[in-house]
Amino acid sequence: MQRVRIGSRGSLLALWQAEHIAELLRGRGHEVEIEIIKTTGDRLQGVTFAQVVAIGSKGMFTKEIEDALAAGRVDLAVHSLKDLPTELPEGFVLGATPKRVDPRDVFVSQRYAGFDELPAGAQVGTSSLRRRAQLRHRRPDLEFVEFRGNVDTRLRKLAEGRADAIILAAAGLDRLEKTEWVRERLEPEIVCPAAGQGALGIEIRAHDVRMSEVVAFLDDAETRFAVTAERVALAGLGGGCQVPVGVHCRAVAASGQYEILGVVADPTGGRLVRSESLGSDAHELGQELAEHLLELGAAELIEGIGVR
Ligand SMILES: NCc1[nH]cc(CCC(=O)O)c1CC(=O)O
Repeated sequence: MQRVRIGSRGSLLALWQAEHIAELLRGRGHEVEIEIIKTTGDRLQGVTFAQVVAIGSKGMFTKEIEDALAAGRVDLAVHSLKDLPTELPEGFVLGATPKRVDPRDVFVSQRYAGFDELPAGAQVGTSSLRRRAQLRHRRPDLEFVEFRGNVDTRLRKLAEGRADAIILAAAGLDRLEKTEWVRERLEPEIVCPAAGQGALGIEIRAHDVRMSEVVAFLDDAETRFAVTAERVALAGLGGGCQVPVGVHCRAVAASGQYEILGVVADPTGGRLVRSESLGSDAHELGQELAEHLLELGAAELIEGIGVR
């Protein structure tokens, strides 16, 4: 039995995730407490994308939590993996990647039954360049409006009629049981998800043998493979969470192999490049995908938006 202090952001989703991991640890006999830590990203919930770019977004949901880890105020941090930079700062490692839930994005609307049902000119709320770029490419006749804030805020804005539909990660809505207006789950071929979407990352201090043993049972090998390949690909493209890059890796049933899909798109709805690879080594697969996308001109698309 160990005493484990978990550091978490204070959003409903972050607390749900921290509580979920806490329960699994308690099930193993550990004594667990959750400490809420406010991050730069939480303070910036109301600001625009341009302001976030100006401030610099890398690690904005993680820095303060890592400070608490380093200082020994908490023993582990539970993150949405897609919010965690592809390279952790010196001194921290991913102690476990628990089994991923639905990695897809979903179409949420009170009025329309699916994305393709939206009439020309309909307003889609999303501030994700990745979602906007891919959907605009499919439907250049729609309007995309900035929609920031955590899951609850965005659902409230939708209810207030500030958009006809919004796109969110399935994982967040499923976890919080807010699926009432989920009309359609968009396959990765329609909107390629963010690297790590739907997965959690359990971050610990690099040399903390005690915690590494405590969290080992949480690791899921298939998830570890897929998210490693996705994060290697994203790093190879020079991206963080604010670039129009989708990467999704999944096991090919009963083959021991994994397939990876990557999409880089211009948020103004212009060019889109897409590539797929098959392999059995996560690092090689991620690197190969990034190289293919770069050969297809991904770098110009990423640079074109002024974020790295
Ligand atoms: N960027 C915010 C964020 N970080 C993790 C999730 C959802 C959970 C997940 O994808 O694992 C969300 C909300 C969203 O994108 O809809």
